[in-house]
Amino acid sequence: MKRVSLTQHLVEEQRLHNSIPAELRLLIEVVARACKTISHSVGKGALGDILGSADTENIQGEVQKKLDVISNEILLEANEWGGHLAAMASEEMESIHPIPNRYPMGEYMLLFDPLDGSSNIDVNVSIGTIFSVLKAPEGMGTPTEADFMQAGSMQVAAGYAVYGPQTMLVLTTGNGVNCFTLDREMGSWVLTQRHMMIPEATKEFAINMSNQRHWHAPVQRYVDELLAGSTGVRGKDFNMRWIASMVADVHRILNRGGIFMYPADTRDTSMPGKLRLMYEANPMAMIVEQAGGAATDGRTRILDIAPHKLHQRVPVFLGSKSEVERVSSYHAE
Ligand SMILES: O=P(O)(O)OC[C@H]1O[C@](O)(COP(=O)(O)O)[C@@H](O)[C@@H]1O
Ligand SMILES: [Mg+2]
Ligand SMILES: [Mg+2]
Repeated sequence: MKRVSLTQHLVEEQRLHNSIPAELRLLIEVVARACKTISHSVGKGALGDILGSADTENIQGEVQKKLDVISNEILLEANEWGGHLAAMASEEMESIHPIPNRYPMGEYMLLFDPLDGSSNIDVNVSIGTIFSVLKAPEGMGTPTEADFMQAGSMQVAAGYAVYGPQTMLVLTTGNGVNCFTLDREMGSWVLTQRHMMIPEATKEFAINMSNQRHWHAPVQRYVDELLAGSTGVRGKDFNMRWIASMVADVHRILNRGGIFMYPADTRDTSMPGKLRLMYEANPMAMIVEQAGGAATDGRTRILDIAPHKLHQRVPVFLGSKSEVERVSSYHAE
């Protein structure tokens, strides 16, 4: 097999689709390099003093793990110097991070969930990094949070790295989804899957069942029908998987189909769901749609949601199109 590196692939995509200017390519390469550094830290585990709590809280009131903080710093440092950026925003930081002393101002804005699946860090289960790239608005002055308030459909690139048995980078710039595997000996990203497409036929669903008693009626109905299997209206049995790292659950769905759900529930109406629109739902929705799947909040296409704040949360239903359409139709009834 001819080895195609990340850089070669991006240059080729620019030639074919004219969708990756050199500045965007460099930005993606810097993010990929930062993910490589995070992957090295993850691989060290206890030997690298990366496990356990940092004894601090992020803006969402969640206790930060050491690796949440380390990954955030790695991404900030790499992109402050390397990318063509005007500003960054992170799940782990209260407010945006404008790039200091940059003239002319960079033309992109980067958002990230530096470490996704934090509860899995200390138990050696797959975790990841999720990122999203927006264009800086024309004529932007000093970057503000308002500049980031763009719908997901405005993303020019989105991706995630998954730190599992293999480290992989899954990327879209709007012309399909491609997957790169980190060659740990050579330190390079090698293209290993072109044009990933989510299989339509599925018998798998992913949801945290421990929240069942709190769900709203449409989700209760949809999951009840899945659980009834061949004895119910679906006429076939379904299997369940829940890794509790969105990157790992989405990666499985990209490869073998299925639906991922993190619904809103009856507990706290000020907190619609757990996942964050800007750092988790939007980039994953772009990837899933580019792979032929669908992503909604139950009523609205995720990529059409107009954000009103940086750390906004949304319910998420994504994966194989017909399943997402079915659960969305139950919300409409
Ligand atoms: O622990 P729960 O409620 O099952 O939630 C799991 C979900 O939370 C997340 O870990 C949230 O991401 P963070 O680790 O970035 O906060 C998702 O990756 C995952 O799907
Ligand atoms: Mg996350
Ligand atoms: Mg996180």
